[in-house]
Amino acid sequence: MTATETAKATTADVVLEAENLTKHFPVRRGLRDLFTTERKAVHAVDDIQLTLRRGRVTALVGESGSGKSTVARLLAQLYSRTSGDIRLHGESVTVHGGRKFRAYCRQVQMIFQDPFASLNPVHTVRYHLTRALKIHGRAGKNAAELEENLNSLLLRVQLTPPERYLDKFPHELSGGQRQRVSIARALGADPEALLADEPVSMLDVSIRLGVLNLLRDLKERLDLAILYITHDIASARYFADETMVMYAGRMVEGGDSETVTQQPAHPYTRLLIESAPDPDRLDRVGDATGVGRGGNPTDAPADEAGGEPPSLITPPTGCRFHPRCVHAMPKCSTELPPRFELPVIGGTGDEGHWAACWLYEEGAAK
Ligand SMILES: Nc1ncnc2c1ncn2[C@@H]1O[C@H](COP(=O)(O)OP(=O)(O)OP(=O)(O)O)[C@@H](O)[C@H]1O
Repeated sequence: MTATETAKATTADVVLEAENLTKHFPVRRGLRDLFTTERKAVHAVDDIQLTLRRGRVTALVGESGSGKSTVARLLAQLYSRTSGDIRLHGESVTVHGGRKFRAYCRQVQMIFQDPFASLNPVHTVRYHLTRALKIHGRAGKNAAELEENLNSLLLRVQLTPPERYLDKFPHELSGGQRQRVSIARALGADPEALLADEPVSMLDVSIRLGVLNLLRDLKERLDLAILYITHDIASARYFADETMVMYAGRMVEGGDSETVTQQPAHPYTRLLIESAPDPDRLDRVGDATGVGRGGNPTDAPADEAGGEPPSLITPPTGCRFHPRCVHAMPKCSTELPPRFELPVIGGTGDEGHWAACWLYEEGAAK
């Protein structure tokens, strides 16, 4: 395949794109604000660029409050955006309501963190799935076809035999089974993209892998584009093809998961990884020479940045991580770093590796 053909194939695979996606939540004015005209807002998400491709899982990783769920809710059209663009198959989605909007809501489905909260406790599995099929016009022409469609949804999420689960209420199911029902309900719409917001974080550790494996199986069999939101970067390496890292509302690093998790470039990604032990990496992280990627001093493995995430009402200028960063330079507090492309050393994927960090500006720290 020529380079042009590869580029065309990749463009054809793009399902959902976000460009400069921004969400600021206005803060309610208090008594002290009566004498000022300044409008305060939580800068939850700023300038997010994201591409979801058919048959690929993209992980969005970051600590609590970094804006991951807001990105998912913006993509699911649950929040209106402050600015930026969302495109499905290259077409901008701008208005709420109407045929185009309904088609978007069918094609982009969300799976929430807590399957107990997202399923109605007074209704059975049959009710939840029938409703999803009916809303999306996929219930079939008669009762027999509906039954067949219900069974095939449950089979798809490996709840077998289906008749054992159809008339159960949510409280009669385990956490893993409930999450499978939520996934089946999302599949009832026959979507092209799934937005999975921490889909396993509320499940017992022993069943998390099963649900992630199910999502991976669906990605492969149904060619779904999946956004996997997590604070657990180790699971992103296992499950996602591509990993994007968010800090305080901005994306700071991205690339194929193997590269981002094994050769993290941004000091924040390094901090995240050092707080999540991974046996495969221990030999390198503990390396006393302090020389890693590219052999420069910025590669010291221990980024012992302390501190707390910043206030998103008055986020730090420049790089939002600079107050916590052990490598911060004067420029980091004044100028927002752009994405710097990085060489992929032994990476497995075709995603470029980049970091929004001044350490990777040509000539810096070398
Ligand atoms: N409806 C809202 N109104 C005001 N602020 C909000 C709202 N929703 C989220 N925020 C703020 O936006 C920021 C990002 O929140 P978000 O839930 O997207 O982060 P997150 O990375 O998903 O965190 P978590 O993993 O804890 O869910 C936080 O500071 C949060 O307080």
